[in-house]
Amino acid sequence: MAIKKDGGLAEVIAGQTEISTVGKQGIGLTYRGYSIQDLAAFATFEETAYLLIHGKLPNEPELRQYRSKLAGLRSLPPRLRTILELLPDTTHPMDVLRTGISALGAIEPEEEGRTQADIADRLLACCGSILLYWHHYQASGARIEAETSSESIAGQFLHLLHGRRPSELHEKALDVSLILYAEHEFNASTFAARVTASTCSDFYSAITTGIGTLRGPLHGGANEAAMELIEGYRHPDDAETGILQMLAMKKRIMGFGHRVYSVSDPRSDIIKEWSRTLALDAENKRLYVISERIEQVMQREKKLFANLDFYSASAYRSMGIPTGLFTPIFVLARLSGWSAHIIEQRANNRLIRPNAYYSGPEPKMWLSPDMRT
Ligand SMILES: CC(=O)SCCNC(=O)CCNC(=O)[C@H](O)C(C)(C)COP(=O)(O)OP(=O)(O)OC[C@H]1O[C@@H](n2cnc3c(N)ncnc32)[C@H](O)[C@@H]1OP(=O)(O)O
Ligand SMILES: O=C([O-])CC(=O)C(=O)O
Repeated sequence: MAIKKDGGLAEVIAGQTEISTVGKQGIGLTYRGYSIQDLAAFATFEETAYLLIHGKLPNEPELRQYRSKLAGLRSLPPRLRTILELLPDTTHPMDVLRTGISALGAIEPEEEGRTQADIADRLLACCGSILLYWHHYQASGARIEAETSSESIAGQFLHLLHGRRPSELHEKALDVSLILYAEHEFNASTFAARVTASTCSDFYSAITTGIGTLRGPLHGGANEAAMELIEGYRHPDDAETGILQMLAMKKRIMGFGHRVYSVSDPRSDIIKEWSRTLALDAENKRLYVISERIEQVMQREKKLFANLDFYSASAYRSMGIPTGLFTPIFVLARLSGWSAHIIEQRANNRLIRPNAYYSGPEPKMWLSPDMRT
């Protein structure tokens, strides 16, 4: 049996999940039955993470308790701070997270008495601390404290980054972005995390697998690549010319297209609206206008639509977030989805090990070195 050259497991059903549905009819996204539109409009990221990890929306006391549990898990152990300080200042923030979370797995291993949800919550609560501790240390030598008065994970992230409480608008925008990035069925990083979990490896190993897989520009790294592209243009007309040239050279435009969605990414309209709102308030309004022009050109020339990564870029920049932290924010959000999938995989585990179609040589006769050409 031959497989299509472009394989990539496209359209292959590789397992079963109750966590989310991506584009069941070519459109749409739900987390445990709730539409992404409702979640983005009415939920907080903490409610969404609880929904994904615990399987149901929290009631009022559960939510209050959950938020306070997360707020109590932000600080970093001294050994982890030392490890972060030793990383070169040239380290990519995704490598900081991969290393930091791996180190946390050695310092606070998965062991008796800690549930899987406890580890997921700890990671959600301290992921921003790991990243921003390193960020400030490498920038100025400052050893920041992870405690702030901001209650939400989104607020805490912006507070640690900028050293002050964020505006309500920015906190809400980042919160919505975390909801949009939280979960997406069998995307590459989640599938990779499930493969690791299926070998009965530990929770942290499955998460670091996810981080490594998310980093590439065909997946999570696209939000950073999209920003670099957009920022390279001074005017929408330059952007149009530049994109047409790239397409003529058969280059990929990061932030467009999707493996599963064929018409549109339902998350893109939501983040686009936030990006537009944030731009009204931002110093640099040019990025949103240029993004819109690129979107129009891609639709007209290639019938390709913006995915979640594209307008996330301009939205993040309007909140003063440096490009290198874009994909790590995706990690922060996706920790909730990865955790839900690791828990689901473990609950009904069988080693994930597909077959390959062999396309190598027929059996050959062994030759000693002096007989080889
Ligand atoms: C949150 C997320 O992770 S969303 C995904 C983020 N990634 C990106 O934005 C990277 C840019 N996009 C892409 O590379 C692709 O659309 C992917 C990787 C997301 C999906 O890829 P696949 O389903 O494997 O599609 P595939 O790579 O086969 O592309 C099909 C055709 O569309 C073209 N195409 C797909 N995406 C793009 C793009 N962004 N720019 C230009 N052309 C594209 C391909 O060149 C190919 O054309 P061809 O048939 O003439 O060779
Ligand atoms: O589903 C995918 O292939 C990629 C994606 O959009 C995500 O992980 O959010």
